[in-house]
Amino acid sequence: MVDVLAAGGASALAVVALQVFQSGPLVAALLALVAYFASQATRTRRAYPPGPRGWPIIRNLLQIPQDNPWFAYSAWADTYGDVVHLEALSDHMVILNTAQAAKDLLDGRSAIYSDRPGSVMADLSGFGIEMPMLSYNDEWRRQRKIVAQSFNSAMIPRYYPIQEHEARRLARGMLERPETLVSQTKTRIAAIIMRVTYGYTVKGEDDPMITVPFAAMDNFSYATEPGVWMVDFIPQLQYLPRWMPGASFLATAERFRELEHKASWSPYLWCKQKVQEGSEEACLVASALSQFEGKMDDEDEAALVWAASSGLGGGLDTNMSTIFTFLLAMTRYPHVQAKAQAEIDEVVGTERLPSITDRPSLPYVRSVIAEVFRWYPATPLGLPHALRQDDVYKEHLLPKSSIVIPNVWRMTHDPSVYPAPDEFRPERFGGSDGEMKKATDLVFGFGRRACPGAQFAEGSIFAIVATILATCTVLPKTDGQGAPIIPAMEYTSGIIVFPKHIVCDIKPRSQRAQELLEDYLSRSE
Ligand code: HEM
Repeated sequence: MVDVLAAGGASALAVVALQVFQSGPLVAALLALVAYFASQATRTRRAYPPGPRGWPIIRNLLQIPQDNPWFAYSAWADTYGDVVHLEALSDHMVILNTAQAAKDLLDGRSAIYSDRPGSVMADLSGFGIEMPMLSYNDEWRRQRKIVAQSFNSAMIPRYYPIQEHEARRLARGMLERPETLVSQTKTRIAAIIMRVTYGYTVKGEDDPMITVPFAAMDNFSYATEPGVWMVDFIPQLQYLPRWMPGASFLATAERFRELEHKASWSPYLWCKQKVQEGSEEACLVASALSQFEGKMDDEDEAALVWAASSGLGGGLDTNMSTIFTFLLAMTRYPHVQAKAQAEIDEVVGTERLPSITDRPSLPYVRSVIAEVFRWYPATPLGLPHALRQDDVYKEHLLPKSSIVIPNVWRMTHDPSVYPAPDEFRPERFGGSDGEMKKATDLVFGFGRRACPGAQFAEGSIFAIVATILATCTVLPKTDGQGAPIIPAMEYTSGIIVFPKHIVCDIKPRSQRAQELLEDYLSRSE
């Protein structure tokens, strides 16, 4: 009997209730009640997926690691399997440790797995309206459509000249001032995104059109940091009067909101002005404005502003992280660098610079990039999804509102899929684009929330990687005795991660490569 109830017995009882309805409403009502309670029993009886044993009431709260949690989650994968369940107080968390589980649920059942967990502090600070944070609702659809239109396959080649131009400026800048490569990379990647989004040409590292969004992004990281804001645990605190001791977070949130507003509206209004003057460059905002043909209400305009600003939010740190991981790999694996450079010399020659259209003829460079994505994904736990309703997977109950975390780190370091996963070995893909795509797809996320800027990002990464390989040699720094200092494989923690030690020398590959860069830049600047 217990088995019958657990395996759909509740609905069997409901059918019986219907059948006897004619024989008397009272009997039918009683049976319906039994069916209801049986369905509740089914829900509680069906087990959650396995996971570490917690404490009463707080459950796993103290076991959820703060730093680099993907390592602990991956260790739990060995013990508990591909889907791990955790509970903190009354919140449920589900970790997906295999590509198959992520595909089955986040891709296959995306209609119910596409929400995002809320954050009260992020909402108060004005970040809740940004696309990556939005629930799976009409506002999200509206913003997503705007971004998707500008970054679909047909549009991508239009951005190649911008991506190549900035990649070449970056390579020259790194050769001239290798000690500032971090800030230069940030500026040049931001320059690509600002030009494609707003048609705006960044003036330099101090240009407020990028420094203000950078400051707003720092605020975003702080506002969304788990465990920092009491209001995220007790939402009622948001209604405290501002003068009350302990309510200073409200003033902080207001400061964040004002800066976020400025960061998002200033470049938009700049572009709108250009469109009104008829002097705009083709870009995301200009093309969206032309589609509205002057019939845009306030909601449409706000959606366009937030959709546009999500490009910098989504694209800056993720691209930077990927480029820094590439530089780290090149300092640690000089033979890989030499092999990729040899391929470029053979295919592109030494009389011109590589372009993104060379990508199909450079399979080893493509493998290097796929291996960078796999070796240290910029977002080792992707972005969390949230589950809209109770679901059952492999006989286990995944409860409504669970935070669902794809453990991308584990997926790209599963030794049964990627032997010796910590080694940087582009040869592991055997030159197969299908194998490379399997790894790359994982780092750009899942289902309806998968990164809308993926193809565009791949273009920027290819332009930068191929240009650096063609024109520079990335070397470890040396100590007083001339011995190489190999940077440790240490990364920051957080949603988007960076190598802790971005320490390398950048030397020109040849006199000719440097001349090519100078020739190109003197013609285009
Ligand atoms: C190497 C570069 C990049 C990586 C690794 C990356 C990765 C990701 C990941 C993992 C997600 C979450 C997917 C999910 O929820 O399952 C995401 C979302 C997003 N990305 Fe990217 N991204 C990159 C570049 C970009 C660029 C260049 C843009 C825009 C120009 C962009 C815009 C976005 C936006 C707007 C979202 C939120 C989508 C949504 O919530 O519906 N990303 N990205």
